[in-house]
Amino acid sequence: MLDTPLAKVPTLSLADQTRDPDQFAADLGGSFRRFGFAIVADHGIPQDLIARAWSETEALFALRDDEKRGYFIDGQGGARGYTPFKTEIAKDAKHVDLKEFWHVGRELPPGHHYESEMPANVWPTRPAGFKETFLKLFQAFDTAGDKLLSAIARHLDLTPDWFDPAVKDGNSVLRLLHYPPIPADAQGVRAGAHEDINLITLLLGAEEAGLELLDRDSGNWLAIKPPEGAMVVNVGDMLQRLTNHVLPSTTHRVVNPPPERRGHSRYSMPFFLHPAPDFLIKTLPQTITTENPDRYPAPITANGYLRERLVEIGLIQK
Ligand SMILES: O=C(O)CCC(=O)C(=O)O
Ligand SMILES: [Fe+2]
Repeated sequence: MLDTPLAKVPTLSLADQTRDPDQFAADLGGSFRRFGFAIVADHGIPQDLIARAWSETEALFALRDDEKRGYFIDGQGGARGYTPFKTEIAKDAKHVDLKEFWHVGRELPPGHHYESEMPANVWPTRPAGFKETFLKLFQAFDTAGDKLLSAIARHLDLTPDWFDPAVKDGNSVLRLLHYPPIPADAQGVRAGAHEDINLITLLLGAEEAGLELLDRDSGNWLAIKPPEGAMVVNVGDMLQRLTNHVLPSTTHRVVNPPPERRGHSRYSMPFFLHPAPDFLIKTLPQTITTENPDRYPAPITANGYLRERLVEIGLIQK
């Protein structure tokens, strides 16, 4: 039997959206339906801002362990600030993930009605400029996310601004990830197989190998190799649920490097785009057919759903 070549996630250009929004929506939707993933170049986040963010991320994780642990907030499920190495575990996994991370959330004005679900940010005293850089980057991800959501809305025959009220003051989280060098006797992997909880994820940094998706057609793990500076975008469980699995949330993982790269850290920055906490995830009627009946007759709020999932991955207790 002939070996079929491995499928490849296509690279799209977000700059094409301005020229032909319907074509861009069709391409993004096609890639999502096939893989649950897309690679997006020309995403509009300034390269100098990204370069600053990488160098401050490295400086942050290079701080002494006790200093970093000073930014760990007990009982908050890692929602903001620092989460130490070997804390998070993928659902049903045997070993904890070989990673540490930092979470930046949305800044809300004092007294905002989402304050109880969206805790205030924590800022490290070093490296200098960290707060300014990451507030800017959060905003830039928000803008790129809005453009991608308008393409998704078009693809689903919704008005292009359909997601605007759903994500206004949304509970998105920017995660700075550090996967330290891997000792030869390491147990477990950098990030165990999982699906993301949110609507969509926008990820920078996957040029350093390791990210793989589980291809639903072939059952193979496919390595994702974006061109320099491009973004990896994937569908999360909330969008999968909203679209009755028309847009699938695809299992992915970060595997350990080959021996010659074991001594190197890997850094990445996923932006988990969430709706507002009280957004009701209710199956879109146009995704319900006789062949694909409503899988979720009972709607759930975004916040209710998030809390269920954080318990499963060991970040909060019931
Ligand atoms: O680091 C990566 O490339 C992916 C990270 C990821 O999948 C996650 O944090 O949910
Ligand atoms: Fe993920």
